[in-house]
Formats: sequence, structure tokens, C-alpha cells
Amino acid sequence: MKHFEANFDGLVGPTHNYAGLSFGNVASFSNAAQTSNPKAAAKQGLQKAKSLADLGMVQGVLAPQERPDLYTLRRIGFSGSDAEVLQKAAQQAPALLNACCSASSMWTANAATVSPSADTRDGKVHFTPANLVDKLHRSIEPITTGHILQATFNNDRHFKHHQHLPEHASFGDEGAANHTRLCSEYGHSGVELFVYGQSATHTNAPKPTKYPARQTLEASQAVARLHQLEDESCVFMQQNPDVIDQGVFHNDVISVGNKNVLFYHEQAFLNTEVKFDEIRRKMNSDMHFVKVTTEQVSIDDAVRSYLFNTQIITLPSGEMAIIAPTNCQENPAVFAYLNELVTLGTPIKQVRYFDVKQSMQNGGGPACLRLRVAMNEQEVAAVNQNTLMNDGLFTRLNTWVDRHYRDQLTVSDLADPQLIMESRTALDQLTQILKLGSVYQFQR
Ligand SMILES: NCCC[C@H](NC(=O)CCC(=O)O)C(=O)O
Repeated sequence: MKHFEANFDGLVGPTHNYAGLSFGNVASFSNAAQTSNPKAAAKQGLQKAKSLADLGMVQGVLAPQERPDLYTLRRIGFSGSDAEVLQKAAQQAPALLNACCSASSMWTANAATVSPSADTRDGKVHFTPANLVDKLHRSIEPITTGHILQATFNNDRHFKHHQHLPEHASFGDEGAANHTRLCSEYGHSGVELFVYGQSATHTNAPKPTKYPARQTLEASQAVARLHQLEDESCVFMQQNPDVIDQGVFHNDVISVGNKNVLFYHEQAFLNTEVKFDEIRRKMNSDMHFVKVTTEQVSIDDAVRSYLFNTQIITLPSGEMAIIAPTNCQENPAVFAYLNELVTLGTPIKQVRYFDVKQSMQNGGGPACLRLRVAMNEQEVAAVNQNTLMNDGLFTRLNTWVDRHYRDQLTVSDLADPQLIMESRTALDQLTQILKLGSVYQFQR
């Protein structure tokens, strides 16, 4: 049977804005209060997704969330009509209003952790939405994420959906951004590499001092248990706390894997050699560890350019390509490195650049925008087919964005009651385009 790795990209929501909500995420902080362009952001994302489909990849889309999140605003005591709730929140607690307006669900690498059926004891593809408890604006995502995943992967025979982990710092879970699956072929069992920032129970273990470590070991272990993974196919590895303190808030800002390739910065992890030996032993087949040294690319350049927030994909020809943000072209050290990389005799043979600057300004590169789901052909056939990218869907979604999205948004626009009407109208139509049913609270 054929098997694939599908990418499901998050559609950028109509409220995409720069509110500086993510402490520890350098781009989010430094672009706070800039004017955003939701229409351009959505189109940049669609273009990347369509280009991967055109390369012969299985490519899907995941719907965004309803924002402003009036349910959360009401839950914390703002009352009255929708317009009154927005107005009171804007006056009394603007930071809370901003948190309830973020389009952050676009970064679907943080939507969930996914384990393919070849790795799980019951032979199903398992999904656990990330609880994202470290950031208020992201902690309000998991319930709707679960609805969207269930409407997209809507077949009990093949897909198993779990509830997100308990909403406590001990179980801080950021999903696939801290999870990489290594394998010889997508349809063969592989090694699931869970990278965590700190342990909640071993409080003396190393941890960052300046910025938060969003993922805990305990969360990663819980996901592995839920997903029915064998101990022999899991590796838990700690991220280097020093790089978290330099702005590497998720592991996918400092390493990325595909099949038997792990592309990483030499400072990415703790205990690197011991853990790589464990990976080699558990993989039981060849691994390519492609190391980038500090001399080649500094941590600062890696964080600015998102060299490691690239996607490594296996093209239908069998060659691997790197999908990089144009920011990598603009950084001399990184551009030079990538030009050299394709000549080094590793499986990575090409680099393709995409402009995802609207997302990059909030700290989300190509890899943040996608959730990987390795599936065999039966499982691909069981996916909601209306979410899979093709010429027709690309045209429909571009028309939909043109009709409903603004081309400018500032933080002060977030209290505009018109925005909630626009957003709901857009999302209601989207659920019809993607045939998702009623995934949003306003539809229930
Ligand atoms: N995987 C990339 C995630 C980026 C995301 N940024 C944000 O939420 C920024 C939102 C803002 O600042 O408006 C985060 O840090 O979790």
C-alpha cells in the first residue's frame, strides 16, 4: 500500500494581528503594534500550500478559529451585547481583549501531536490537541481545535481523537512543534522524538532562566501513552535551555526532521550524542544527522531567518527539498549555508523559498504553519476530501479571502463590532466550502 506524509496548513483567520502576545518569541515581541495585513497573510499561506500540492504532495487545510472569542470574554465577566462586551473589554482590560482576538490557530504545528498508524498499537492515527497553557491567547484554542480535527479526520475506523491534556503547567503541551517522527518509510514504524523544555517533576533539572519552557517532559510522556506508542519507539530529549533563553521557544525553531534525516543546530539539545545513539538503536536503520555549527549559523541568525523552521519534504521523485521562508534568502550567512547544503551529499537536494512574512512577523515560519499527518492511501481516502488542496479549492479559498478579509488591521481595530460580524460570516461560509459541519460555538 502507498503511504504519504500529508501537510495540513492552518488557514490564517480574519483577525490576524500583531499584539506582542508571546513572551519568549522574539518576532512577536518586536513587531508588537505593527499594522498587519490579514488578506495578504491568508494568501501567502494559501500560495505555499498550493505550491506543495503542485509538487505532488498530499496537502490539506485546517480551518481557523472564531475570533474575537466572545465566549471567553463573557466567561471572565464582560457582559451585554457583543458590541458592549468588546467595548468594555477594550476599556477595562485591553490585554485580555487582545488575547481573545489572536489568529494564532494558524500555526497548526501547535494544533496537536499526531502519531501515524504504523507506530500505534491499535493501528489508528492518533491526535491529541495541544493545551497551549503557557500563553493565555493560545490556551483558548484546544476545544475548537479538537472539533476541527474531528471534522477533518472524521472516520472512527482510522482516526482516534483524544482530549487535550489537563490544563496545568505540569502538562504544558505545544503539540507537533516539539515532536518529530523519524522513519525509513512513512508507512513503516518509526521513532517518535519528543523534545521538551523542562521537567515539571524533576525540579532540579536544567531549565531556562529568562524565557518559559513551554513543553514539559510529563506532557510528552502522557501523549506517548495516549497514542499507544511502544517505549522502544520513543525518545525523549531535552532542548538546550540556553537556546530557549535566546528565543527558541519551540524545538521547531532549532531542528526539523523528515524520514531518516534530522537537520539541527549543534546547540539545539542537551546530551546530544547519548540521545542520538538511542535514536540510532531504536531506528534500526540508517540515520542522517545533519548538523549546523554555530560558526556556520549563529543562534541569532537561526532565530531571525527561521532556517530550522523549514519543512523538509520528500518529493514524489524521492529527493528531499527544503521549503524555506524568503527571510533565509535575505540573511547572508543562512543563504550561503543553504546553497552549500544542497551540495553536501545529504538527502536534501533542493531549496524552495516562500514569502510567509505576515506569519514570520509573529514568529511563525513555514513549519509552524503546517501539521504533518503520515497516512496510507486508505487513510488519505478517509479524510474529509473537501479539505484537500487542489485547483478548485485554491480558487474558492482565494475568492473567499478576497471577499471577507481586510487588508489592514491594527490592535485598536480589535474592538470594532463589525469585525466579529465579518469574521463569523467568513467562517460560516468556510465551513460550507470545507463541509465541516458546525465546528464553531456561534454555529452550535
Ligand atoms: N509555532 C509558531 C507559533 C507562533 C506563535 N505566535 C503568536 O502567538 C504571536 C501572537 C501575537 O503576538 O499577536 C506563538 O508564539 O505561539
